[in-house]
Amino acid sequence: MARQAGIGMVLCRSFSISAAAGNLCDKIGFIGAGNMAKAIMGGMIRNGVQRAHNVMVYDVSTDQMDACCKAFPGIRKAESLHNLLMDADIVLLGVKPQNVEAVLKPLKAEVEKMGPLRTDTVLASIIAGVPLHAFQKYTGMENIVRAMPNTPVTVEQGCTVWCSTRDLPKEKKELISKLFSAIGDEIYMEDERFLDMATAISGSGPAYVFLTMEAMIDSGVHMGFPRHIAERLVMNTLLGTCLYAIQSGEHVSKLRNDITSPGGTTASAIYNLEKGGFRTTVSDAVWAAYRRSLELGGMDSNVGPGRNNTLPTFWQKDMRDDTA
Ligand SMILES: O=C(O)[C@@H]1CCC=N1
Repeated sequence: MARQAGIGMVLCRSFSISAAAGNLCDKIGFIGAGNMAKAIMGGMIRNGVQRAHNVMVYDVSTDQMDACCKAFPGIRKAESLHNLLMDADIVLLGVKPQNVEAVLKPLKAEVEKMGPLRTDTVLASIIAGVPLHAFQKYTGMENIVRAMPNTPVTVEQGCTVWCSTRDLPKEKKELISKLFSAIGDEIYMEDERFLDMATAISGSGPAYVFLTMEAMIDSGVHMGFPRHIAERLVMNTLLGTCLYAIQSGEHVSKLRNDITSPGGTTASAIYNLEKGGFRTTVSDAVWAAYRRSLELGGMDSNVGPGRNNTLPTFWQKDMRDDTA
């Protein structure tokens, strides 16, 4: 029931956002002006969670910064990393994992030069794999948030899983929650270890769905459909199926069985998918993403089916949802 209530929130978002809206007041500084940063900025500004003039951006690429300022009139370009760190109450770190070193080093140098940042500044990272303690070590800051959004945040239908350092004040948690709820569903997990798992499911998940879409569209074209019709069929099928699953509240297996008539077309298709190892292929892919996220964070990643540790070592009874 809790699961359905949580999922239902995505659907009701557009209704609840306006009620929950209200300017954060705290100034937000974005380090990195890439797609995810722009998506978060856009959702926040459009939904009135933050006013453009309270948003600033810093990127090593002036072109990226200019594009951002053009897309969201009113936001400010930070003259330097130093200025952004001095001014922002929430610093959102949104660079690609491969650029993390290039950002953390100057950040560390700035902090060393300036002395510790204001103690109430929150550093919120959306970088895959990098753990909370790494940011604490680099910046000496206490208030750190680690979040994993996904690309549907661009259309305010994302799913952001996040955690924080233990002593992040309640009012800061509420601010962060408001920020992420402007771009879709947001789920706070107290235990950071769920972040690597979320990265494998919801963070990378849209790519698995896009690949499935490509395969279905190409099959439609192979059978003879014009591509634009095949795309329309596939996209509406995926969209409708998700909404149906959410709104019906039924277990997805039941909904699948409902379409699978004796001796019918769906049964033939399912037989072939299972013969091709569909479920274990998907499962192996998710485990591979999970291992990669652990690796990026410098953790033991020898986990998963057929590995030394078939389950993560931290997996304890208290983390299991036996009702699932
Ligand atoms: O693959 C990546 O680097 C990121 C992490 C989550 C989605 N994409």
